[in-house]
Amino acid sequence: MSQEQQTLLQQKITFHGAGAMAEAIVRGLISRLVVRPQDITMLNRSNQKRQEELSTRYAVHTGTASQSLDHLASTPVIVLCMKPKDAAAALRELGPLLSPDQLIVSVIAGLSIRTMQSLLGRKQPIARTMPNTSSTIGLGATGLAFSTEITDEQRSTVMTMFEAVGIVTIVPEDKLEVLTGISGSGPAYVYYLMEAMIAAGIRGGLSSQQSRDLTVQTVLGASRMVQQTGLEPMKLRSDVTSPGGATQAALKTLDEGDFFENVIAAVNRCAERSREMGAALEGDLK
Ligand SMILES: NC(=O)C1=CN([C@@H]2O[C@H](COP(=O)(O)OP(=O)(O)OC[C@H]3O[C@@H](n4cnc5c(N)ncnc54)[C@H](OP(=O)(O)O)[C@@H]3O)[C@@H](O)[C@H]2O)C=CC1
Ligand SMILES: O=C(O)[C@@H]1CCC=N1
Repeated sequence: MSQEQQTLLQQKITFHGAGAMAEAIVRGLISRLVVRPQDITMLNRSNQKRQEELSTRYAVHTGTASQSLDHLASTPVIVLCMKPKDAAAALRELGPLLSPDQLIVSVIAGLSIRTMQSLLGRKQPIARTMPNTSSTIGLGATGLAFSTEITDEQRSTVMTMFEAVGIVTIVPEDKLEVLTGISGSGPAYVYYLMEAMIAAGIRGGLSSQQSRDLTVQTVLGASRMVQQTGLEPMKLRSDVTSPGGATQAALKTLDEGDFFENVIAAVNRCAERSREMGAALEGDLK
């Protein structure tokens, strides 16, 4: 979508947590002109250097969460962006401050809507999301589930926020863990593959720049081929693989390490780990 077609969300949005994921979303929202920098506040726990960095880089408001309780009590949208281990304390603190119409958007892996509402101590409208860091450049992939309390307007705010930074898909909440295994954590698997390809090129005698450029273009080209041709990855793979040729020999080596099943096992383990983190947070209720 072009920048001109983006909807400007004339709404104040507060990021509760100001790390990698919060920055990815903020950068995407600002560069795509969806939210004005002056309408964004980014709060963290204590890191002042980070606050200065973010306000210089994006011209957003920044602050320390514990010193911004009045702000948190009045902002219409709060995006929870802290690590799972920090979420229970933050939600407990937030609960008594909120009014019923404030929207909570969570990006926290594993943390269920039910646990969030229990920790808040109230049936707040909640959007549970699983974005990824490619939101930074507008190529994110976000999964969403909504609590029943959410209004049409709040739903549309969340959709506008995440559609501005990539594609969005709504799923039943219990599918967000497997979605984390594919698109939430997925960029890390692709980067790991790229690290290995670059290392192989360097070990084979290419310069590191050549190896990097070739790897980047190869991953970009392969992804675009799937997107633009509409063909299945299996068909495109077969087009590269001459019988008895070099690619087939390479793929055989990958299969000796059970590449296909290992990737599936990694996705499943990611989903399982997300559920474990969710269960630990549920355990915090006791
Ligand atoms: N990184 C990713 O690719 C993705 C991450 N996520 C989810 O995003 C969340 C954040 O991850 P990420 O951005 O990588 O984490 P980071 O460690 O980069 O950032 C965490 C932020 O939370 C802040 N924080 C901690 N406790 C509090 C608190 N009580 N009140 C306010 N702020 C607090 C930290 O502040 P300070 O530095 O001052 O301690 C820091 O700014 C996680 O829950 C993760 O599951 C979801 C999808 C993808
Ligand atoms: O590693 C994590 O737990 C988070 C979830 C998705 C990406 N990062």
